Amino acid sequence: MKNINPTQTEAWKKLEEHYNNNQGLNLKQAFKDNSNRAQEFTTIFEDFYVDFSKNLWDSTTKDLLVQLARETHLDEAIEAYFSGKPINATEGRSVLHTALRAQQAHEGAQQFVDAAVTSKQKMFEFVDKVISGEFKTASGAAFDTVVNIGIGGSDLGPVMITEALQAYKNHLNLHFVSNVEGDHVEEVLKTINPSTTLFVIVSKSFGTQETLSNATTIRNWFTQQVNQDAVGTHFIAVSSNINRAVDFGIEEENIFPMFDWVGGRFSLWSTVGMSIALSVGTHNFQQLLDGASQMDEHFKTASFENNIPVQLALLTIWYNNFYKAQSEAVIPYTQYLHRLPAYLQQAIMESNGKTIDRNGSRVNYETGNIVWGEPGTNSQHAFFQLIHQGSKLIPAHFIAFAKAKYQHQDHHNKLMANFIAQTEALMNGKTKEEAFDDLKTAGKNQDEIEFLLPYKVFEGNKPTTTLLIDELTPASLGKLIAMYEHKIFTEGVIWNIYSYDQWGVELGKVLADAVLQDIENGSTGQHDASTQQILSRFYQFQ
Ligand SMILES: O=P(O)(O)OC[C@H]1O[C@](O)(CO)[C@@H](O)[C@@H]1O
Repeated sequence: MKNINPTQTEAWKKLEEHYNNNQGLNLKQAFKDNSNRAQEFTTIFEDFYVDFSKNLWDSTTKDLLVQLARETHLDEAIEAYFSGKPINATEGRSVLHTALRAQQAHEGAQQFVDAAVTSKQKMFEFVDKVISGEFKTASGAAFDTVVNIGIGGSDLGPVMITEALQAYKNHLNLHFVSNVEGDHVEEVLKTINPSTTLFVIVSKSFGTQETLSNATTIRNWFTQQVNQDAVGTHFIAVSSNINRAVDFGIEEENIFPMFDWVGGRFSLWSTVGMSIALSVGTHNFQQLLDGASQMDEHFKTASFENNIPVQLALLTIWYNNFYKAQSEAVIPYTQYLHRLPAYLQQAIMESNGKTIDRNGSRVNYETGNIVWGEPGTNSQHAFFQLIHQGSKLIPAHFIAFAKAKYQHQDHHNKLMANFIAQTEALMNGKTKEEAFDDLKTAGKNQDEIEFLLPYKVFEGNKPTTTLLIDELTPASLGKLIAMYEHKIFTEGVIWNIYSYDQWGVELGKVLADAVLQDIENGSTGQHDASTQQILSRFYQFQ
């Protein structure tokens, strides 16, 4: 991949100029000036309808942003990404989650696709047997419960997808244990019958403190409740560290390998998706992969101007680097996607929260945006006040599905009305005159109107992107997640950073180990005064 400081490109300079001259872009006016705006800024790809027109850009902005993508050689980077070049340079690895779902191998990626197919087949055979009851518990019964033990990418993807596909779930009860918190473990153990539970330990490294502590506690509990001999049948592992998994007591045939060319936060398509496949079946898991693969093809082949992930990334850069927006909201108008923001927080912030560029120098521009959100309409009754009337610019993605899963059309109409009305309200706002008329109609007197008027005005001009998808299915969900993965990739290329390592999480892990030693010795150690004081306070309650 080329090593280009984006701020040194022609496009960047022109974008700065363009921003300074066009800061005042008014969306309402832009729609008046261009009767074709909605159509011009909407991209339709299969069941995805993405309306970018309520964003603070015009055709010049878009052209310049596309020029930026070209000057930073996004096209070559895409080729390097799909063909398996070691673009995760600081770890010396390829980045090939796309090979896990490829219907046809990209040139250069055949061996990766072959390995992915073999590992998927092993997983599918196992999953089919568990679901059908052919793979039996130690006492010869069918499994009825699955507990996924993992954290970060070994948890968030499976949780998010299985929540999203609740309507597709089979008879298996599913639980997740992630936090290194005995209370979290206990709350799950309270509800399950160990004799009919399959424990899936998911850890790429098989060295993560949280996962190993939880797995050890659960194995000890299981041994007491059932017996030691049953561990081999009831515990399986997903890991790239086979030796450690074997040392833990997992039968080698029950270890499902992961590849070092798949990053944890992009691994739900691999054997890390074991709990997903167990929960919704192999057919639906395959649909998820196929949907993602279709988005991969779109990303690889569509022109940048009509490319959904590329446009999303360019807008993020536009807001982040020129408007200086700090964050982006993702608001899914479906409860099924309630874990999407949490999932995206890891995917986006662990990937692009970097300050060192591909040249080893500190960047002199902003990278890595903050992402947050909650399902609508709940979020409307929580943080929308800040989006509507706060002083911060929060570009937002509004995601909805045109068709509901169940026949509650009255509910769905209301949900969709809110989904549509909010983006309109955020754009249009409410003028002083309109607010004045409302107060008058409400019967307020002159003094009351004078006092209340400023509070009732909505500035509007708040940018949103509308993603309207036909229906929430495994395939459309696969497309949606792949879309965000490619958005992350595109941003990383343009920001000239390495998106696929995560050195920033290491320091906290090391310090936690040091503090743990102090806690185990009951000492306040060699820490700063604040830390020592906190430790003392903690000891008071032990
Ligand atoms: O699967 P593992 O190796 O247990 O790692 C879990 C998570 O820890 C991290 O390495 C750091 O938080 C993530 O990238 C990863 O998803």
